[in-house]
Amino acid sequence: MEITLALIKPHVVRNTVALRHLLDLIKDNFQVLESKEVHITKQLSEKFYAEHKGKFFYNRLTTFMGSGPSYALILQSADSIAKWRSLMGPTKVYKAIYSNPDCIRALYGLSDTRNACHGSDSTESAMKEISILFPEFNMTEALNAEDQKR
Ligand SMILES: Nc1ncnc2c1ncn2[C@@H]1O[C@H](COP(=O)(O)OP(=O)(O)OP(=O)(O)O)[C@@H](O)[C@H]1O
Repeated sequence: MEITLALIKPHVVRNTVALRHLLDLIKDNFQVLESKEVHITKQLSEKFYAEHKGKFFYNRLTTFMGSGPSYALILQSADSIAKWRSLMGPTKVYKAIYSNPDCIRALYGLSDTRNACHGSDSTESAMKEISILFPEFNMTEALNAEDQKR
């Protein structure tokens, strides 16, 4: 089993029908260990997206993320990182619509920045991102609980 961080971006959280659809999809595919609405302030967003500092879209991205509440989830399943990224589809929305019209970004993405959702791209990123958005989450305890089930 693997843990990942999923984030539903502000314009989708404002769309209650879309949000309900995504939460149902998530529950069908993952065990949800934690979830909460979280306002990713510009300051928090600069920490979360630190690796993109200096890129042309950085200011646009951090401002957009601060525009309203997001919805963050810690998900667990076999291959959760690849599975959630596959459900999201390509980062770029035009590519998502063209190559994978049923994916989340094709359905709810508005632009390359407002691309509906985020997912960790590795275990290291998941640990880092979870510690930023869920500082109270006890990763060691979650992993030990998983070990004991084996
Ligand atoms: N060319 C771009 N133009 C505008 N925004 C972009 C562009 N590339 C990335 N972004 C924004 O920055 C975020 C992080 O970019 P990254 O390259 O890490 O994408 P990703 O790993 O596919 O997506 P995510 O990290 O959100 O899962 C993207 O989700 C998107 O909102």
